[in-house]
Amino acid sequence: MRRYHERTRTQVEAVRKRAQLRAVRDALVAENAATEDVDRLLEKADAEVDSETTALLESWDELAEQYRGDELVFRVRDKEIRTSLWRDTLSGSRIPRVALPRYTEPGELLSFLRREHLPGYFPFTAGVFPFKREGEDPARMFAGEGDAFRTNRRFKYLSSDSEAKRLSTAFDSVTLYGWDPDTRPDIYGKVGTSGVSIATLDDMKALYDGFDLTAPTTSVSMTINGPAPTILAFFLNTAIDQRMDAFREEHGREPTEEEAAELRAWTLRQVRGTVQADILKEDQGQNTCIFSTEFSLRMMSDIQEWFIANEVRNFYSVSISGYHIAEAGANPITQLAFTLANGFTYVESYLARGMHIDDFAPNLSFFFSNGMDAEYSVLGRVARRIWAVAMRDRYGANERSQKLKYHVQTSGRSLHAQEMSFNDIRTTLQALCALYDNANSLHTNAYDEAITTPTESSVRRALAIQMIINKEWGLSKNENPLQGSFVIDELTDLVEEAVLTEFERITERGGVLGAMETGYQRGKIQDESMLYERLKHDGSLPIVGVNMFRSPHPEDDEVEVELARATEDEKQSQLRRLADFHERHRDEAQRALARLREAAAGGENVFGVLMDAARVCSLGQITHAFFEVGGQYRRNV
Ligand SMILES: CC(C)C(=O)SCCNC(=O)CCNC(=O)[C@H](O)C(C)(C)COP(=O)(O)OP(=O)(O)OC[C@H]1O[C@@H](n2cnc3c(N)ncnc32)[C@H](O)[C@@H]1OP(=O)(O)O
Repeated sequence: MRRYHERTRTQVEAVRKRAQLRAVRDALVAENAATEDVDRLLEKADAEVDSETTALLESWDELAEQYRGDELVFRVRDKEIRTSLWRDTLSGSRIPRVALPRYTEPGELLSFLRREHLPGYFPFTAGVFPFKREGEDPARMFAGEGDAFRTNRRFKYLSSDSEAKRLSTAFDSVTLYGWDPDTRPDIYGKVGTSGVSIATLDDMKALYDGFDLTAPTTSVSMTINGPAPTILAFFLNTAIDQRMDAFREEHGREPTEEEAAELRAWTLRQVRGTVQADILKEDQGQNTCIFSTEFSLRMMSDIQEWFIANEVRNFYSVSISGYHIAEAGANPITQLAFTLANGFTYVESYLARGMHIDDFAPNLSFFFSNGMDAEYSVLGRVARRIWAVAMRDRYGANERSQKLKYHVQTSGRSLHAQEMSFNDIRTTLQALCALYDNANSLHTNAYDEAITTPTESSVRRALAIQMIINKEWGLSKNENPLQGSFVIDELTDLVEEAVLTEFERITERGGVLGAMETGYQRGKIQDESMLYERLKHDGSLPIVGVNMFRSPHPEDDEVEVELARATEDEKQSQLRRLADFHERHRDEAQRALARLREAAAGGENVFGVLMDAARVCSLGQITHAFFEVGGQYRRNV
């Protein structure tokens, strides 16, 4: 990264000197004066400008001309997209969707092109696509509560007004730890609470019932980490079974073996979504680690290898997440540095497994928290620039691999139980940051999340925040509003340098895994959390309605909040459905579990075998089989 910037500095100097010499030469010619000395210097200056710089500057004039026209045609994958370049206001002004820099001096221009460029151009600082997607907003609201049937209804409610079905699934803690629902007192109360209970393929089918999982407009995210491989296997089997059912309905018969194989392969090529599966951040910032870290990393590689073999190219095998690191207390710089370092660790781990960078990098995605601090305004910009330069210059990766795509959730930690209605204001500002920065996906928190799982009405308000910014807010007609701002430039460089310095600290500790063994990441997150809490409590970090501008009538603040919990009926029904599933698959399950243990112990790709086991075994059965061969997680203390 630093070499890249150093190269920018020397090239900017070179083109600037060349331009100055050219001006001197023109002036001498105008005066009929001798130009030999200047010609000699100009020749030297020319030689200092490299071919990449020349190409960049030469292509700019043509590109800028295209952006001054009415429409632009560009390609994403094999799709040609024609888009209008202007948006009109009620007052009749024409707002450019992408505003161009006004630099006339070539050094300034080159500096902009190498550090920023327009959205959609290396190093993708301002976005990985030239324009925002039309017909599909980034909104992806996280939901899950009770059983699969209730959550299915919530998904339908949330996506009813949008053709694009962008679902994001919250699982209950029993599922997050890979267990089955049970009457055990430490499990029973948690079934279907703060997330949906999913124990079997049957549950998964009920969860996404009515959503066509192979439609290009459906995209499903699943927030699960320790048991991610099993949940992913449930999901992919659900998508495959949907196609098989559709075939039966259409043809009135079973598909032949060949037809079934073709349907399965087609489904895997289409299915769109993300599984979180980020075990490194779980160890560092959250807690749902269930297997040994080595076994989890191996399973992640197995999934990615299986994705490549089956051409699963529209589904992200991991969502490399800073959100939980931030929620645990990290400041935005630490969030970004740890997350990117984790990302590079997955890259190294997949390369070590023999996968090619361009075969797996497009399956990686990222997830950040946007809070109130100034640095959040540039988090995506810095992440995209570091990733693009490292991918191109260190790993020799292609353009698609250079593009870092990320989801944002507004910060839960920044919401407060006092004066809850103020929380929407915080969320609005954080969402504005994300949308100004061309985040690829966005969840906006509901104002009551400091107390409970959002209700239908609070989640509707949260979604309205995004819609108001996208549809009503005037400056959203422009898609690169952060570019060209002095303070944003300053912050981008400052945060990037701080992230690089943090990389050095991690490297000194033996890299991400070495640092984890010493508890470095957890320690740093805790220290930063303490600082925040201390400043909040002593009032030096102002929080409106909490430590200043407190309500003169706190009793008015005591609103009745409906606490969302799974009902007794839902819990009992989950237990019955699970017992029925176990009963129906009793013999097959034992054979599948034996085969799974054999694959895991024998070093085979476990995910292929897991795809079969997930049809007849429950989550808890699979988790326990893996405990026997993969080792259970134990925290270093
Ligand atoms: C405990 C709590 C806190 C949690 O942890 S909640 C966690 C919730 N997590 C999530 O919801 C994760 C969400 N993640 C995602 O949505 C993805 O990983 C993501 C990459 C960030 C965004 O994905 P999506 O919005 O579904 O779309 P993409 O996959 O980017 O786009 C699909 C294709 O559409 C096309 N596309 C997308 N955007 C554009 C634009 N702007 N222009 C043209 N074409 C586009 C393009 O062809 C894309 O594929 P590629 O060519 O491979 O880039």
